[in-house]
Amino acid sequence: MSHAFVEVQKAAKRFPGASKEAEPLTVFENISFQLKKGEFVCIIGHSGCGKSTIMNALAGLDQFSEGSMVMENKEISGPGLERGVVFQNYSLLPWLTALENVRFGVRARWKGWSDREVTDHSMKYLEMVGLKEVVDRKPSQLSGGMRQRVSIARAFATKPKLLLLDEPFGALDALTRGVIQDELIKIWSKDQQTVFMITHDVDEAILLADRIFLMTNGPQARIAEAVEIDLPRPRQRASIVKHPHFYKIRNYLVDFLVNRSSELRTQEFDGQGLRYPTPVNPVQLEDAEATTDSPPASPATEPQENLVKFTPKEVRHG
Ligand SMILES: Nc1ncnc2c1ncn2[C@@H]1O[C@H](COP(=O)(O)OP(=O)(O)OP(=O)(O)O)[C@@H](O)[C@H]1O
Repeated sequence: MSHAFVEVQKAAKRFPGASKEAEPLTVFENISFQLKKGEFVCIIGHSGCGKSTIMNALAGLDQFSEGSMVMENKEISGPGLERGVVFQNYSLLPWLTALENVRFGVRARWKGWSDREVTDHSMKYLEMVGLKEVVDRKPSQLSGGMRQRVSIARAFATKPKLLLLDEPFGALDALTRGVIQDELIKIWSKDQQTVFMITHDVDEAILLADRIFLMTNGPQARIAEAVEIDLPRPRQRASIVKHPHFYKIRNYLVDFLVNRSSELRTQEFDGQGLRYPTPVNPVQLEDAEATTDSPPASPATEPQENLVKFTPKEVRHG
């Protein structure tokens, strides 16, 4: 029995080859990780490594070819109201207004609520994302940023225990993105739901996450490291870059994406045992490298909280 809120063990995804003779494609294999309750985890990796596949499996919309996946010790075997998903492309019902879109989710979640209760609750979340004035508009009458805010309001309003965000801000301009990131932080700080989010934006991940999972390039991708973001909360977009740890973390992440995500891909691992991502604290790592020789680390084979937060010394920083 796992103490983690979400536990994925030895997950693999394989697709048959394009022709009869072709080898099957192993997108990723032997992926294991845990999410703690209330944690905000981002996952970063190059296109095609399998991030959306992992997210869709957690949402119950897809299945791993191998491996297990449990939330609060119950197997995830299909979609459920305890898990909410926000995709990049909004996925709102076009014939309903913003308010009706949120009401739709809230009504499904709390079937015994009166109309008044459903509306009041939905309005509260629409107000939180700054859409009080436009709740009667249909999606086609809203900007892309507004539509995405409705999606976020809808997802949070149903208070899922696990919120899955697949590049929710990917299609937005930088300004709108910033505003919605702030709103997301505001709602998350209040409700403390567990969030698992895909992003390609390193700065966004540092702003939002407690930990960042780093995936190696596919095929046969894996989550190599879990980087701890120990910047104090609440975090502000404007001031976070001035924190002395910010660039140490950022450089570490960029170096992974530019160099190590492909270098590590070819690294062989012994056996098929349970292997969690290696916990890393880039700030401690850099400080330790500056003062002493740090011991070589091996990939994690037990839950993260039991491990020293270091990676091999030969890791280079950008
Ligand atoms: N039905 C399928 N048949 C064969 N290969 C597939 C199929 N569906 C997905 N793939 C492959 O699985 C891999 C993982 O796809 P996935 O969308 O999970 O990656 P991703 O990391 O989320 O990428 P991106 O960052 O571009 O969204 C890709 O290489 C993709 O081509």
